[in-house]
Amino acid sequence: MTEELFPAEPREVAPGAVHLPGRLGREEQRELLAACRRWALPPAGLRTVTMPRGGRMSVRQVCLGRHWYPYGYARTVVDGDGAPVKEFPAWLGEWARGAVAAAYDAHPLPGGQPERLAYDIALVNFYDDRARMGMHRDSDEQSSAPVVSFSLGDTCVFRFGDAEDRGSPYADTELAGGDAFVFGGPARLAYHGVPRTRPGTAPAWLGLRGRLSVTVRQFEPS
Ligand SMILES: O=C(O)CCC(=O)C(=O)O
Ligand SMILES: [Fe+2]
Repeated sequence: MTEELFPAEPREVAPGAVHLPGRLGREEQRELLAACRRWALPPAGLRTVTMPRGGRMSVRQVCLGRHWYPYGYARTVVDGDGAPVKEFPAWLGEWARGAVAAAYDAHPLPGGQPERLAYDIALVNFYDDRARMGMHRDSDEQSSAPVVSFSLGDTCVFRFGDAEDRGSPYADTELAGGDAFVFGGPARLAYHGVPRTRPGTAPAWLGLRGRLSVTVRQFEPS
């Protein structure tokens, strides 16, 4: 599942936050990219998100399962073309559950492996060379299930703090294409963001210019 001769081991960035380098192999990365390209098409396709005070997010986004807008979830693209949100595919939930199991086998949570994970939503973010994402918490879900992100294309700097406040100490991790990152348990509501990507670092064989992230979440408690 990796480009390297010796795959890097899962690494705990903070309690409950685990980086899984090389989680997706080439075929899975190609498959996920092809799916992102289908999801990006209208209706309910890739859009620019406008924040309540009028600022625009520099990433472009498409949602699956439920539509995220600042700050809530809806069944339709309430701040866009109004179309019903695209379906969340079962296989993506399987991928997310697999990443959670791998992360917490390597770095157990105090309460053990999370049970009855029923992933049902995903946010796909497209980063061009200048896009970034400010520090924020993923707090619009009612479930405390771990969030799982999958990265494709350019490497990025992923900044991970704590749940206390936006300005707390943080750790920077380089997330490369094919990596996964799981944050649950004590890290579920930690502040995180993407201060920059590293343009031109996507592997040539993938055929993507820029970076995609697919963050998988569970909306309601199961
Ligand atoms: O692009 C990433 O890796 C992070 C995305 C993120 O934090 C989010 O979608 O809430
Ligand atoms: Fe987030």
